[in-house]
Amino acid sequence: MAESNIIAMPVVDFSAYSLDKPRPARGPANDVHVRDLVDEVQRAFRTMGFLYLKNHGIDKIQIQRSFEASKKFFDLPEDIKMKYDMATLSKYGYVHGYVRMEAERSDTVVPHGDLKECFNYLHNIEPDSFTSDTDVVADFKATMSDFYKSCAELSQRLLEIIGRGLELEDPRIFLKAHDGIIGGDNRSVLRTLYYPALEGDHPVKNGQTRCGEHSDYGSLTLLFQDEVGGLQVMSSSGEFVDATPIEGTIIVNIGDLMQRWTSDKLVSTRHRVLVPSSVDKKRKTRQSIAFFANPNCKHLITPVDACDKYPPITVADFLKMKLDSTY
Ligand SMILES: O=C(O)CCC(=O)C(=O)O
Ligand SMILES: [Fe+2]
Repeated sequence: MAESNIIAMPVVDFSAYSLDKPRPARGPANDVHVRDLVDEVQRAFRTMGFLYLKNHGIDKIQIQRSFEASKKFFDLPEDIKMKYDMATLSKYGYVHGYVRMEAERSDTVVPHGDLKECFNYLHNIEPDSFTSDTDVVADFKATMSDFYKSCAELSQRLLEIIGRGLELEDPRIFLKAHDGIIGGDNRSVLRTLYYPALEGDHPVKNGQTRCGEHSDYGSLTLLFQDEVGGLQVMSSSGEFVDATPIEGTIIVNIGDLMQRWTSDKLVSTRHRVLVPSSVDKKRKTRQSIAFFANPNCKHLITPVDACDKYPPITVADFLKMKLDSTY
């Protein structure tokens, strides 16, 4: 039932701390609007781990441009895209680059790869392994770079709001741990995804999905999706509910690292994208763009409430442990 799905996943209004207004150096004001926002975000992340965010302040045109530049990249011939193959570039130790169809298994239990292509854009890498030998690629790179910065800014604001809600001695602890998100030793990822039409060239194998069931690894994820839909999120009762696209909103969710950091107060919830059952929908391509915010690589994650539930681990080691099981 669509109605109960919408109730399960709250729509939170971010006007009180939107990107339209400058971010004060000392953090958001302590007025009633911010307090309401802090409470709503906290409630959503302690229960479902997912929410829709409206009035976030990321420019609609910029989002559109990012979807269009991505589509042009994915429409390039496979041999050009494979010049940016993540498997090759990863010899430099980065998860940066193009991931071809079926190369990734989001659900490690399923024997087949996901029916998707994606490109992981890392902003802070040296040397720049992203040469741009076509106009399409050059435009794609510039667009991803701009979009990364907007997503980083929104993530930093959300991290402040989350810190307030946990009533920590230092509510800016999350923000500080991400201070290298632009230009520092930080491997946050902007990932653009393309789900091709499923017919002809792409027959569907038994149990295969567009994106297998998984939870995200990092601190938090921003997800922009087109109007096609297909994302499903596990509810507290263990059933998957549709995260139906709502115009103008971004989906925000907690990742495994943040769950561990908050000693399970905030929850990282499993989600997936199935192959549509109707022939009409199978013929449709789908696009989404995810921004995975991660703390700085060398930051040591210990539970913020100082309990001993989880031993300390560096961000780099934690992410490596998660990534090794996917590729
Ligand atoms: O495409 C989507 O809607 C979800 C993608 C996703 O969950 C991921 O890349 O982690
Ligand atoms: Fe995900």
